[in-house]
Amino acid sequence: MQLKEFKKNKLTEHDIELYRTELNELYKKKTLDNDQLFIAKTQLLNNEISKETFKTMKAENTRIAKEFTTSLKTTKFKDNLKNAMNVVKSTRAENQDYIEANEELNYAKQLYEEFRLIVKEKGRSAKILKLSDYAIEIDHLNFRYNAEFPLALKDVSFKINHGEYIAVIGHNGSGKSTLSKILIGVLTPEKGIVKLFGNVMNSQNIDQIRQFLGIVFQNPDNQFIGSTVRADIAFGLENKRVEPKEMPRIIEESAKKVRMENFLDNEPLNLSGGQKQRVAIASTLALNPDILIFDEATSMLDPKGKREIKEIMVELRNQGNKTILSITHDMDEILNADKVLVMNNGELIRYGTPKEVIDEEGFLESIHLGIPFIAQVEKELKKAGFKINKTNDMDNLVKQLWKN
Ligand SMILES: Nc1ncnc2c1ncn2[C@@H]1O[C@H](COP(=O)(O)OP(=O)(O)OP(=O)(O)O)[C@@H](O)[C@H]1O
Repeated sequence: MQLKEFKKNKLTEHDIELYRTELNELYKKKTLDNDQLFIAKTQLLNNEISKETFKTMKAENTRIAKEFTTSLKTTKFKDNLKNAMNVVKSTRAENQDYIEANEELNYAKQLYEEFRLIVKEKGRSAKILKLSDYAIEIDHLNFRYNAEFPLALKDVSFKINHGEYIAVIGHNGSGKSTLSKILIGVLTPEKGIVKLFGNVMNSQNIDQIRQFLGIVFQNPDNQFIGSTVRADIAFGLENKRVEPKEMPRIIEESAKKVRMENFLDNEPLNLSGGQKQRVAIASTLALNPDILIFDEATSMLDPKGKREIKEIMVELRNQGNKTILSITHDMDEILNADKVLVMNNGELIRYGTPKEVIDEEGFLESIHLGIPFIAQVEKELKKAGFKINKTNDMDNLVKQLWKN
């Protein structure tokens, strides 16, 4: 085969992505159908369904299983690799196509390796590929709850690099929760695009794309399912059909990240608010999402609980492999963030560093938000005649006061 012809017909990452989705879908269909057949078996024994119905269901189950096996056995990636090998063989070393042919061969090898991995996992942990370093991209987003209602989000656009910690602030009703609901695919925009790691969110890929996301809600009491902390963290893993033998390690590791490893056998309901919220974070971390959304996760906690959760968020941010989006009313929290996204009346009105947002004279007050406590202290000290250089760090402020 010639290089030109190969290039025209070769498989790409796109084919791998489609295959991954296809196998994942077939796997889900097969598992669901197995569950239904299992129930039907009991119904048959209790004479609740006829033999005929059961037979039809069994035939359908066999068909689905076959479809899955056929997909597993596809030879297209191997054939693609063979073709690439033939191209290299038919290209002479002195020919300038030789380098290109070898590049194609390497690419085809990579695709084949990826294919083997997908087959090994049987699509179970099929994960959509990361096509961009931006964890989140929102482009000209409009949303309204009802045709007669005004826009709850108006032409919102922003980009978040993977690994950044973003605080989302804004007065009540400014559109923060609406934005987070769109991000997790609960609401569909009227106009505009949402991309996670370069993948445009749509109704076909929503299940897969959600694997990038983990969310921690406001009320820790509404987030428990298990009777112990361990069972609670395990629940999400079971749902995701993680290998049972992998679970104890994952549970230990995620509990450690939130300093709850000594509470694994405790009953969640007897924990403090902050501890409960830490368990909720551990359950989310266990699923290893790339993006963590904290939806007013500290608002129902006492000061100690708030502090605990904010510390964990900073630690997660410093570990560097998670994007954190925190919707918050806690103006002190914004000092921990890399950037602050300010919403007002459904519009994104500022997107900058905490310093930029806080230092803009009168800005936060103009949208009925307070300035962080430390910034307020600085302001009052200046008014009282102290010479203070702007800092957002309490230790630094105290040092400066000693010098005054
Ligand atoms: N289910 C709904 N149906 C109709 N309108 C809604 C609904 N939820 C929110 N809204 C409206 O959409 C706008 C944005 O609300 P949203 O809840 O996103 O604000 P928010 O910034 O999260 O507020 P808060 O800080 O109070 O949680 C508001 O005008 C609100 O009244």
